[in-house]
Amino acid sequence: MGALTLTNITKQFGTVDVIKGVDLTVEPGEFCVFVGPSGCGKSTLLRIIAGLEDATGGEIAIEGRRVNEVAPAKREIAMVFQSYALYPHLTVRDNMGLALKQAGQDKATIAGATDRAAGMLALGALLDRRPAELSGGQRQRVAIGRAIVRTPKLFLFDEPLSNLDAALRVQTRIEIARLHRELGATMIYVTHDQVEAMTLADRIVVLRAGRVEQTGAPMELYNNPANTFVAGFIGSPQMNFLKSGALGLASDSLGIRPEHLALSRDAGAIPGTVSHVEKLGGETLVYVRTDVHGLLTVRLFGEHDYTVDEAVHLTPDQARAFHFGADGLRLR
Ligand SMILES: Nc1ncnc2c1ncn2[C@@H]1O[C@H](COP(=O)(O)OP(=O)(O)OP(=O)(O)O)[C@@H](O)[C@H]1O
Repeated sequence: MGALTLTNITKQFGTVDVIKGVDLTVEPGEFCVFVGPSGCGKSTLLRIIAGLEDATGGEIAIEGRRVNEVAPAKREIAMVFQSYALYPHLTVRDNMGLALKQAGQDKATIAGATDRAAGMLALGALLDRRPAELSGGQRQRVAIGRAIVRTPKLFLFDEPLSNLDAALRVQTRIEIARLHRELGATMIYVTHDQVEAMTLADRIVVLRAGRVEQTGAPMELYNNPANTFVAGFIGSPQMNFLKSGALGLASDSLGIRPEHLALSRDAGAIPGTVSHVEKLGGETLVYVRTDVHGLLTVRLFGEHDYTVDEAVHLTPDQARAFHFGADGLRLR
């Protein structure tokens, strides 16, 4: 029995089909990440699971029990939002304990659960502050703490790190991964951030226009994308797509990741001109304009001195390439 089972979920806003028949089972203890382009329905699906939005059709079951008609507060789900959603007039301690207080728990139980969550999130010294006296990262830790205190059956995260700066995002991401290990809880997480999806997920669900394109472990999707959409979506920078015909190959397009495209000043299969260079420290991205294949991205390790407008040659590593048919599906 899955922790969460979605069966043929559909959602219409007015006459617009936003979710077009989603089937998904999330296993107990699994960290499941929803990714997909803006507007594909990630947040809507999460809100349907939480009960903040009704599904137009289909069934939502938590631990085998249908919950379509169950109110959000009764679904034993905790949701963490991008905006933290803390009560400004309550202290950290009271924000974290509020759900238990509303559920009629006694003071000692509330204090025990709050202290335990505060300990896990290093919030012990901040318990008497109000949200306005906290940094963004601290506020998000309180929001996560409030979720933990409730010991829900399911944790839902809707882009929880997008308001944080780069360093805090990394730190909080690592904290969420650690919490998942320590709690062994089932978590569903929406993000548009590649790194979050790849590093946090046991399983990634790739959505496109209200449908599931592919699900799998992060490296499974990276190494075995089913189609050009998933191949282009998973991996950063994006996979290059070359015209197979121009390379004498039978498929429609050849997918090649930026690290599998060799760059040379002297010779190679595809001539081009350097259009832009990004030095990122440990690696260098070189963007090369070609007549036949358009703009291609090359990832080089270390620092390189290619310059804009320089003539270069590219050679794809055929052994690492993916072949796709005219319908976008992977050819095996
Ligand atoms: N309350 C609503 N009324 C009408 N349309 C809506 C409503 N909420 C969402 N939509 C539409 O449903 C589609 C899916 O929205 P949703 O927020 O789920 O996408 P998303 O994948 O989470 O996008 P993003 O990554 O930009 O947050 C979008 O086209 C959006 O405009």
